[in-house]
Amino acid sequence: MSVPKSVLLVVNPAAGSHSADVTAEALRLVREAGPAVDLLLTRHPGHARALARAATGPGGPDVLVSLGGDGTAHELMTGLAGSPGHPALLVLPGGSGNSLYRELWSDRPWQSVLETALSAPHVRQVDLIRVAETRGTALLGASTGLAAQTLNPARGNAARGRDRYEKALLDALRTGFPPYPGRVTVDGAEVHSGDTVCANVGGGRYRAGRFMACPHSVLDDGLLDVCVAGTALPTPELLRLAREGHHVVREGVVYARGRRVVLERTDGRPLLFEYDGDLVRSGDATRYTLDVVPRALRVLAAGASHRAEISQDRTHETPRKASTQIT
Ligand SMILES: Nc1ncnc2c1ncn2[C@@H]1O[C@H](COP(=O)(O)OP(=O)(O)OP(=O)(O)O)[C@@H](O)[C@H]1O
Repeated sequence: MSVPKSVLLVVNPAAGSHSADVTAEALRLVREAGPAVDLLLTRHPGHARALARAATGPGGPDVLVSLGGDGTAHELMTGLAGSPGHPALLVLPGGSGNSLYRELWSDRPWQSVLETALSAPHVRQVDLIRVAETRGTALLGASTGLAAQTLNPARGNAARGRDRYEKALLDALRTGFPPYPGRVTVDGAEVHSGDTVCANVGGGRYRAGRFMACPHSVLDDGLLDVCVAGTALPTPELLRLAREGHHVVREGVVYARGRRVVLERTDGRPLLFEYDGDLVRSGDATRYTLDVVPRALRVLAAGASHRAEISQDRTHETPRKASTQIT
């Protein structure tokens, strides 16, 4: 991609780490980098999607900058995806978990990311996840069980940033989180059946900013990774190990990869399910079908010279039973 001439900066003022100072700094840095820049603040949930959709039309910007959290990036993605040659999406960390930012840029300071992305832009065409039952699309990932259950409590607690999700997870452990009877199928083969603490599908490696739920996931390999935790591994231990992605080698944790993942609850009760941080409220659904949509979104990401730094963030653990469960 050539150096962008125009940028639309979309800021979510309701996102977890929003500040007027950061917005002003981002605006200044874009101007200093050279492109013409417009700034728009989202006014309500869903607004970012409409802004992104409008940006795909004639006269739209070369780059759409998301200054919000994963929810803002998700909304922008839904407005861009499906429009060939759409403006490239640059994700900056203005939210709480900021998992997508970490996935793409590790923990590099956002100011240097902005400068790099605008002066030497590198476009990566990343996969998306299509959820058949909701007809929705995810970028970061999807999950059932523990992580899905703690989303709403996380929004309500007083903690900020990544602590918000961690506090909700620890609260859930304290009050007793009930596993559910589940089944997970990958490309038609059952990889897990029985008591389930959570099933995570990526997408990205990180969830809640801090946990490497699917540590081997690659954003643009045309495949979905799935990691399922049963009850053999105590849940506090699961959370501790998941910070570095070390849970995947432990007894009771299954890791697999494929183009279609089906997540089910087998006792007839509704399956708690979220994607990109939004809980699905579809009544009594017990099953969700996730298909990869290969290379469907253009994002600005680290080029070759910065990739090494980011890949150091990747775990070196080999998942348990990798030979049979990773295709
Ligand atoms: N003006 C607004 N008022 C209220 N909510 C808004 C507004 N603009 C956007 N939103 C909503 O804010 C929600 C939270 O945004 P976002 O997910 O980006 O931040 P976060 O939850 O703090 O971060 P993360 O998802 O990284 O943990 C989104 O679901 C979005 O729809």
